[in-house]
Amino acid sequence: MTSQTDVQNAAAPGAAAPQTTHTGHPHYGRITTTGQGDPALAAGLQKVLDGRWADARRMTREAMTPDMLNPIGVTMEEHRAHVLDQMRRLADSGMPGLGFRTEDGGTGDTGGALTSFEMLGHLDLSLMVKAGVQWGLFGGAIANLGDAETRGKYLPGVMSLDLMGCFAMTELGGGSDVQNLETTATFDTETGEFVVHSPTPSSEKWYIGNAARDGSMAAVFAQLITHAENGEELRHGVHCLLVPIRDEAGNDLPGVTTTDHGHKGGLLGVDNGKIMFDHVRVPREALLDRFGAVDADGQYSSPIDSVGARFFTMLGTLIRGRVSVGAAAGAAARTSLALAVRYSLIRRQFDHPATGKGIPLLEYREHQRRLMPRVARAYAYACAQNAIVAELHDFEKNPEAFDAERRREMESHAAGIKATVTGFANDTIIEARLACGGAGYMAENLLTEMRADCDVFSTFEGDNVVLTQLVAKELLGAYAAEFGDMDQRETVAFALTTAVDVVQEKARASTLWQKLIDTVTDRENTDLLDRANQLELLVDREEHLLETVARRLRKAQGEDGSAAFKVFNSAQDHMLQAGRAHMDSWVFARFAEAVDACEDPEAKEVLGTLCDLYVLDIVDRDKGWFLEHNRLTTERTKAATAARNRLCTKLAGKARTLVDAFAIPEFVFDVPMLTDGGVDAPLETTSGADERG
Ligand SMILES: Cc1cc2nc3c(=O)[nH]c(=O)nc-3n(C[C@H](O)[C@H](O)[C@H](O)COP(=O)(O)OP(=O)(O)OC[C@H]3O[C@@H](n4cnc5c(N)ncnc54)[C@H](O)[C@@H]3O)c2cc1C
Repeated sequence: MTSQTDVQNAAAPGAAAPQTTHTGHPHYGRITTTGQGDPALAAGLQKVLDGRWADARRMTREAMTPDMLNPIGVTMEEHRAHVLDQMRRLADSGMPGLGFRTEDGGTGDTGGALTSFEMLGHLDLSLMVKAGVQWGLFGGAIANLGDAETRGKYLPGVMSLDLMGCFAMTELGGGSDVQNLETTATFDTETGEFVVHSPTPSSEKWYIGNAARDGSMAAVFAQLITHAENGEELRHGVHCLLVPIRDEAGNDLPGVTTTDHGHKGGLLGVDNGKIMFDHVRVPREALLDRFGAVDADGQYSSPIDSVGARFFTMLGTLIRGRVSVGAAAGAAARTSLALAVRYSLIRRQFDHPATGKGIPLLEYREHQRRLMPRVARAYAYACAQNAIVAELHDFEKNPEAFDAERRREMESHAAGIKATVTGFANDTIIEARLACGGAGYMAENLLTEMRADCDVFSTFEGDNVVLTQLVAKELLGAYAAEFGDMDQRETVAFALTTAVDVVQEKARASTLWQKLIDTVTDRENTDLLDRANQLELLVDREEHLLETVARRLRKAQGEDGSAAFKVFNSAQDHMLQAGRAHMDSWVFARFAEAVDACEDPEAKEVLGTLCDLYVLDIVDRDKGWFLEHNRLTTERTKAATAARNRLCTKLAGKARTLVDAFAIPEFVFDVPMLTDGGVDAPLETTSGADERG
């Protein structure tokens, strides 16, 4: 059995006897240093992270108060009441109006609204989600799918919270496959009403935010049905209708049955529930008819002929929720990293053999490897998130400037960044909690609640696997379109050139990767720190994956449904890999653009190092691919690991500054594990000196 002393000796051979003179908080042991940041450098870095909506961030930051933090240890009902109170505060502050068009009573600042929602992710994810359901999803459905009259009638109440509502899309029988949901909305020509109905137990709406308690109306997604003159049933696909569900006293309306989901794995401040409809009648005007209308005679019309195209166009207008979820998860991940980094600078374990003083956690190589690559990715994702927010903002301001291709790309990147960042956030929050040891497990230090709340971000607003597949499908669609336009002669010529190009590109990429790693390892030779080269390397991996998966899928062409599915299904892992590789390079490109635009030389240099670490981290995580595809030799992958380690140590010297630049309100760090200790020399001078010297 290994004793505590063995472990100490193993960690620090020849160590002096453990010092017992450190005093600290009885719960957290010997806390002796805080690690101070460099405010000027942090300000330079913050400017890059704050991005185009820096003003919205500043205003939200100033309005954020400690009582908006996730209340720890309260009952579910207390948390729900607390979140509703905070929502009222937000409504009074005018924040929701940012996201609605001026003609609907808002200020039309999509970017500002998304940025403000993102900031809530630093405080309480329940508040962010409830705000997102009310203003982003329920309000967003009315704003994007409703006509002027409907918008005028309902949106003021949505903004002020006089009308609280649900976004009722998911059913027990199907969450990801929304196109085949079962709820029906059948037009009754006799009365001029729609009959909304849940025909089977599996058609019950499940998991719906605001459904358990506060919602009095729901934007219900249902199969729209009309009848031809001869009585034939005509199905027009999924549409959205506004259906009142509760009276003023909070009771279910006739034909509506709501059920409270009660305790969930997290997000206890949000009242999720189920809704069942039993032939509930709503007037014809309840249909949000931007993409499909029914006239008084029961005639259906739509500007889009194909049911599938109509459905995806409609969903495309609702991507704001998806962008918000990714953004808030990114904010939560940054908070968790800031907590873990601060703790790692004050928490000491085992004594240094030379000084006899306790060693701060972040001095340990492994701790640096756990936290610093995630800090680098947090920077990259924040920049990429800013880019997608800007794209959506510009689109909503001027949709005509977006052709079909650019629009499809925006939708695909919104899906991809949601999957990427929520996956990252879940992984990072867990690592941050582990990096804080037992203290991380105490709810008072915020990480456990954050972990529980963030969990479902990988599932809702589109499951991450399904969304990544969507990214890959979009890439393959673009690839097929390029191929599809060619005649046979051109196809053969293209294939031959491609084959030559592939060989040349592969050789070039391999050389570039080798050089890149040499460069990062040997800092004398800096020419390969060129971002364009780094991007080329990431794109090479993406293109290789895409070309090879396309080749596999070509076999499915001309096959019937089940044979085609078999081919497609056997290549699914390959497709997902292509989707992830694309997001890696897309994120890198957005990060590199943000770094290029940075005017502060010192900040720019640090951001450059973060960029390098982002790239080397990809190599380290996907080593197998680089080896299997002859992009790197084993010697070089080992060198890449060594280079990554070196960058981790270099950046650990600035860790506090790097997380200070996240500009999270200071009250968030007023937690016992960070406040109940003494103060000693900051670590910043230790690891940092190593690199500067
Ligand atoms: C707390 C919470 C709040 C929610 N709020 C709302 C709300 O307000 N309104 C609303 O409409 N919905 C809401 N949802 C529903 C949410 O959007 C769905 O849960 C989500 O879309 C996933 O659907 P599902 O649960 O049916 O999972 P499924 O689609 O059944 O997925 C289950 C698993 O199968 C995998 N899978 C699915 N399809 C594929 C495939 N083609 N290939 C490979 N793997 C696949 C997924 O990766 C996942 O791991 C909420 C859910 C939760 C948990």
